Order: sequence, then structure tokens, then C-alpha cells
Amino acid sequence: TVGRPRKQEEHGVLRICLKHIHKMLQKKDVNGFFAYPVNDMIAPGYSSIILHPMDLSTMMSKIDSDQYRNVVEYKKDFVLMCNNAMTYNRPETIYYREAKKLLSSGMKLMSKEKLINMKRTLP
Ligand SMILES: COc1ccc(Br)cc1-c1nc(N)nc2[nH]cnc12
Repeated sequence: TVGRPRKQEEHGVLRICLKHIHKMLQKKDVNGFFAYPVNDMIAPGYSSIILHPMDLSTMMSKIDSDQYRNVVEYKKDFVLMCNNAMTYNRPETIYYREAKKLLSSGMKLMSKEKLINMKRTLP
């Protein structure tokens, strides 16, 4: 539930789970396009087109500062990150294609049964 305060222990388990998922997503970002924030030097006009930027380094700091209450909230930032790349970049670009690929593998990684499995196997 939203209002229920999270015990320290719960934060710990969630953090381990999210870092596990995060590490796998980082490995899939082979070119490092999603490793850090896109800036207007790299992508002209990006900051006026993409109003809610997101990248893997920002997501990692949000994990470390307990800003995610659950995997669903983390997943939302991941989808935002991929959709930003598919909004700013044209379909024929490598950035669009990498984002699409990363998005589909991320969805498989964070599927229901994968999460249930993870909950079971976590220490
Ligand atoms: C951090 O971003 C980059 C870093 C290095 C290089 Br080369 C390209 C990007 C990048 N460029 C564009 N146009 N769209 C993106 N969406 C996510 N990454 C990008």
C-alpha cells in the first residue's frame, strides 16, 4: 500500500533486487548510450524536446537513496528512458534501435514470473 512506511529490512531486499536488475540492464547497454544523461551538445535541442530525461546513472542513484518503493516504480523510469530515446531519435538511428532492443529485454527481465522467481531465490 502507498502510505505504509517501509521497514529498513524491506528497503534492503528491494535494493538488492533492483541492483541485480540494474546490473543486467547496464550490460545490455553495450555502447553506453544510456549510461549517463543526454546533453544538448550530444543531441541538439534535446532538453527542450525531452521534458523528463532519465538515464541509468540517475536510476542507480535513486536506488541508493531509496527513491523507489517497488520494482514497478523502477520499471517506469526504465520505460521513460527508452521512450525518450525513441521520441527524440528517428527510427533508423542506432539510438532508437538500441532503445527498442533494451526496452524489450528489460520487459522480459522484469516480467512477473522473473520477479516472483527473484523473490524466492534472493537471500
Ligand atoms: C548519453 O547519450 C549519448 C552518449 C553518446 C552518444 Br555517441 C550518443 C548519445 C545519445 N544520442 C542521442 N541522439 N540520443 C540518445 N539517447 C540516449 N543516448 C543518446
